[in-house]
Amino acid sequence: MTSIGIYGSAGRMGRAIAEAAPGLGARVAGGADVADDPADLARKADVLVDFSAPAALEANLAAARAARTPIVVGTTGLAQRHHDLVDAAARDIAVLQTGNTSLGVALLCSLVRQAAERLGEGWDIEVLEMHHRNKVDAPSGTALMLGAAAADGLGTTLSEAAVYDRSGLTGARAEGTIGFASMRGGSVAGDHLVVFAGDGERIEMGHRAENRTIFAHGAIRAALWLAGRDPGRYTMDQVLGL
Ligand SMILES: NC(=O)C1=CN([C@@H]2O[C@H](COP(=O)(O)OP(=O)(O)OC[C@H]3O[C@@H](n4cnc5c(N)ncnc54)[C@H](OP(=O)(O)O)[C@@H]3O)[C@@H](O)[C@H]2O)C=CC1
Ligand SMILES: O=C(O)C1=N[C@H](C(=O)O)C[C@H](O)C1
Repeated sequence: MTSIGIYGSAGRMGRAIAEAAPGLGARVAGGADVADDPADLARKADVLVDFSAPAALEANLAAARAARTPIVVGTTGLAQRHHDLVDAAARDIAVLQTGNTSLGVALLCSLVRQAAERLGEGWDIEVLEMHHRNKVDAPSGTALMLGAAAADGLGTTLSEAAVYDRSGLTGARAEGTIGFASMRGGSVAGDHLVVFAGDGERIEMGHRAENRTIFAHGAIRAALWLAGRDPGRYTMDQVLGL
């Protein structure tokens, strides 16, 4: 049975993954004694999942790399330097980084890319997201993935097109930009909506996570798929066969 080591095991996602693992044919590596030592956990596990915080990622990736243990990175709020660290680790081990492990969001990204490509000019794209009151990063990793998919469909990049803040005298909306809005409150597991606003009509494509189980199942599925793979950077689309 594949053993999964969880970075962030005491958190909301870590607990959800530990609860779901036995039902999906996996066991959780280590325990409270190894949870604080990334190197120890990396040596004990067949595959790792990281649902912790950006501040922990460098040490966790280094531990995974040293132990040659594949890792699923689900932590969000990543900066470019974290993506560079993921790329570097993928030279030595199998790494899958995603802001959302659900099947529904993987499919939504593909639909958003297609819609942006086919609609083209004249349709303004806005990404809205709402999460629980304890979420610490914004926009969500999923919103950024959806924005990147839309930018890709438009033939540009998110760093070129994104508008993250609007307040005061913003001026009119610039054509070709992709706007983001974040709401926080209550216990919302994760709602995302991509709006394509044209003249006289709007297309709205969205996803609502009703609980964390879908993320936990996706993370475990990704981990089981990743265990034993060659070094490289993999995607949820590959895991899900999309
Ligand atoms: N990709 C996906 O599908 C999903 C991704 N996420 C992302 O996963 C991450 C975790 O989410 P969630 O479980 O809700 O968060 P929690 O705050 O509930 O859990 C985070 C865990 O990471 C630990 N942690 C935080 N900072 C550090 C650090 N510097 N070093 C070591 N450990 C640390 C915490 O330990 P302690 O309590 O001791 O600080 C805690 O166990 C977030 O980035 C979130 O956005 C969430 C859901 C789905
Ligand atoms: O922090 C969360 O809870 C979630 N984080 C991920 C994100 O930032 O998109 C995935 C999901 O939406 C829940």
